[in-house]
Amino acid sequence: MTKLNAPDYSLYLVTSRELLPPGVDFYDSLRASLKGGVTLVQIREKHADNGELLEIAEKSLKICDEFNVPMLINDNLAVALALPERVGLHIGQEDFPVAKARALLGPKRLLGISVHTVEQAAAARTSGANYAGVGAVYGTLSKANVTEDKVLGPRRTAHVIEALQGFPSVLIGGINQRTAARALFGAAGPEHAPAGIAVISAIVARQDAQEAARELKSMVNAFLSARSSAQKPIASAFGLGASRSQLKVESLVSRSGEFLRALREGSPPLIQTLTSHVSSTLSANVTLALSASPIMSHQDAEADDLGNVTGAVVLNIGTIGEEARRGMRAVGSAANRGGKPVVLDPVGVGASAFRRQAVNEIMDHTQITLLKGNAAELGAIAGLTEVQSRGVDSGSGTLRDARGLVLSLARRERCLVLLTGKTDYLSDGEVVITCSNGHALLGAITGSGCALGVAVATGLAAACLASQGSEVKGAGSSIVKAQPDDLLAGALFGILSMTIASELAAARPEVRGPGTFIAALLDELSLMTPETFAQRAKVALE
Ligand SMILES: Nc1ncnc2c1ncn2[C@@H]1O[C@H](COP(=O)(O)OP(=O)(O)OP(=O)(O)O)[C@@H](O)[C@H]1O
Ligand SMILES: Cc1ncsc1CCO
Repeated sequence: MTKLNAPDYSLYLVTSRELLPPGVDFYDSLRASLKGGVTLVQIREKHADNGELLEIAEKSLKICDEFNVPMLINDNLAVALALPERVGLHIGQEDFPVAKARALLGPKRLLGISVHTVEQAAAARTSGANYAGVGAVYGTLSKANVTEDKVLGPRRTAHVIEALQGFPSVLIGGINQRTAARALFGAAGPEHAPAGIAVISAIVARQDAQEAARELKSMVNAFLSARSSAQKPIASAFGLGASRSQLKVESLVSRSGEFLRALREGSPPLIQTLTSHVSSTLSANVTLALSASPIMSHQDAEADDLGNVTGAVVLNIGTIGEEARRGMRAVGSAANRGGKPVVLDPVGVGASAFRRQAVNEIMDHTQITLLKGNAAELGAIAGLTEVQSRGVDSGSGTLRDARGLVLSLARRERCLVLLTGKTDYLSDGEVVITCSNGHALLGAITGSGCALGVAVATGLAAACLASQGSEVKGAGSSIVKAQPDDLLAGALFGILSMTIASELAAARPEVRGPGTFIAALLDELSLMTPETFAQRAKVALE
């Protein structure tokens, strides 16, 4: 029997008759959703008067009882009090004072409060409520009053969750099968995580409420088990423990060589790249030279189909327009749902407000696996003022604390971070790896950074393929299913491929400048071997 005031919050259904598909009965839909795995039900019927609400609640309670699932009433204390003590109440900030509600409800009933800010979170902890509904994580159709400024996005939601300090919370607002993974992983901090998701239309508006609930339940369960199987969570991107002290540069380099061998010998993973028209051809050719298969599509209409077969995704904002923006939304969500790595290349993000907005939007809807940029780009995302961005190709910025930047960004965004330049810095929020391979001619051609992003995505795809079938340890806050050290090795694969190939290409007698260099670079990439990695890598663990 579920404890009345400590229920299972993982999949919380909020009802709304208006959203039912034509011909679908309210109670049939409720029963189906409970069969699909709903663990908590809130009756929220804004257009019902007290009498009607009571009738709906009484009938619903019988169904919830069959599944031993607790039920709450939205906002209506009188109706809640008219029902048995096992029925709870959920109230908003503007509804009834929560302490008063608790006094009237008595100590036993489940009581929830909506929380939108860090200040409200702090107050909720001692208010007498049992849990907080935190949001709106995304914009929502079911609450017309949720304006853009009330949408928190997963990153601001994470601050609220942190302020709740372990007080139970469920995410609410625009959570559906597309957004649930990013919302959960994005809102989870190193210490505290949401206990579940609350959904309305993602279940109620579906003909197949049972299947809709089942899909969502499996996503929440995957998240919760990833959190609990992680070793003691610490303030790092992947929540790893002391095992990292054993990390060796040689083994990372040799592991990236194994990925190259696997790519050469196995079937090529599909790398879906949404990129600028400037760098598209070079990036596609780099993908081919590394024995992967490129597809340069940014159509949202095919995101789901491609998502089933892609090995990794690159989102590059180089010449982003409205179509690509829509495409990135769909492709990013599909990748998150499928556990596929996503590389974000925020080209020229410091150069305009438009680019900043595009990057924020992407990072709000998609959990990025690796964020790659030059000093100006990553400096802009981190909010540094010491590096200025004038265009899309400015790799020249120097940073006082490159190491600190990649570490803190990786922790903040819960992803790998790769800072490119003469020396490349790679971090997962816990360790920092530097690579000083490369040739200045890479800075003399356009799109070398973009192509590097694609090479890194290829390595991450290989890392995921290598982890298939084995138990993934310690990936407590990562959507992607690969060993965390393998993700570092996968990123390193991309860096070593491009930089070592550039050195070998520049040394070729026929190379006389940027034009001949591009051709030689592709040749050297296609000839690259694991042995060359081992011989030439200039990699250090900082
Ligand atoms: N002067 C240099 N010496 C050695 N390697 C370099 C140099 N400049 C760039 N690189 C290498 O080139 C690759 C691309 O990095 P860079 O910082 O130039 O990207 P970017 O500015 O995003 O490029 P683009 O905008 O043209 O795509 C990195 O792997 C980096 O190591
Ligand atoms: C030159 C250029 N303009 C937009 S994207 C791009 C390629 C460098 O990233």
